[in-house]
Amino acid sequence: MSDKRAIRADLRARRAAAPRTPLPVPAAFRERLQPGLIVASYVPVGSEVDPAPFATAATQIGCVLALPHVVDRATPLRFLAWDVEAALADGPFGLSQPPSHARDLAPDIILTPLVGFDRHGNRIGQGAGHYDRAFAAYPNAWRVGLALAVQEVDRLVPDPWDVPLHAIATDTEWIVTAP
Ligand SMILES: Nc1nc2c(c(=O)[nH]1)N(C=O)[C@@H](CNc1ccc(C(=O)N[C@@H](CCC(=O)O)C(=O)O)cc1)CN2
Ligand SMILES: Nc1ncnc2c1ncn2[C@@H]1O[C@H](COP(=O)(O)OP(=O)(O)OP(=O)(O)O)[C@@H](O)[C@H]1O
Repeated sequence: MSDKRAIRADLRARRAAAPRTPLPVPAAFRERLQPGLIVASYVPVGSEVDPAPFATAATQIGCVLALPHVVDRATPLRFLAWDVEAALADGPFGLSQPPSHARDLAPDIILTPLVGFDRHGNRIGQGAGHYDRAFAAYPNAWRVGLALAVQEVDRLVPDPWDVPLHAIATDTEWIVTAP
């Protein structure tokens, strides 16, 4: 656990020091999109990769966008409808999120900001378990991590609750770890 914390600190520093490179949207991502699918995106904070090109590709096809909503570390996140006309509200951890009365949606695709990842689809996030629990709650969703290539590590040893990613998009590569 303290190991994971040290890796997390190192990876956050690596991400913050890296030049900002927009991520290309891979053809394999576009091919997965269908009208009506619910795609959970996120509003980036700090040096997180911007998922906007992926969210735009999704809305262009007619997908419905959702955003995560959290209240604290302990409470599971919800995915709420992102009404682009409505203002987002300030949340904990410096997050911008839909107001708590927005509609709950069950995502078909979950875009996840990564702190770190390996080629097996193991990932490190913020450490509160929000995405771990969301992946367990929506096991059929397609789990796509977004990161810069510099956030890759050789091997992350998964904890029992970790659910691996299906694919990872970086500034240089589209890494498929599961069908
Ligand atoms: N943009 C974004 N939205 C997200 C997440 C995320 O990682 N990024 N989440 C992912 O689970 C959920 C929110 N959960 C979070 C849990 C903990 C911290 C947190 O501890 N943040 C640190 C700052 C980390 C840093 O320096 O990068 C803090 O506030 O001290 C942030 C978000 C849902 N929404
Ligand atoms: N399905 C679950 N139900 C309840 N608690 C969980 C579940 N999955 C993970 N957790 C808890 O959440 C915490 C996750 O810590 P971990 O270091 O794995 O976070 P992480 O890899 O950064 O992932 P995340 O991005 O989801 O925060 C652990 O304390 C774990 O016990």
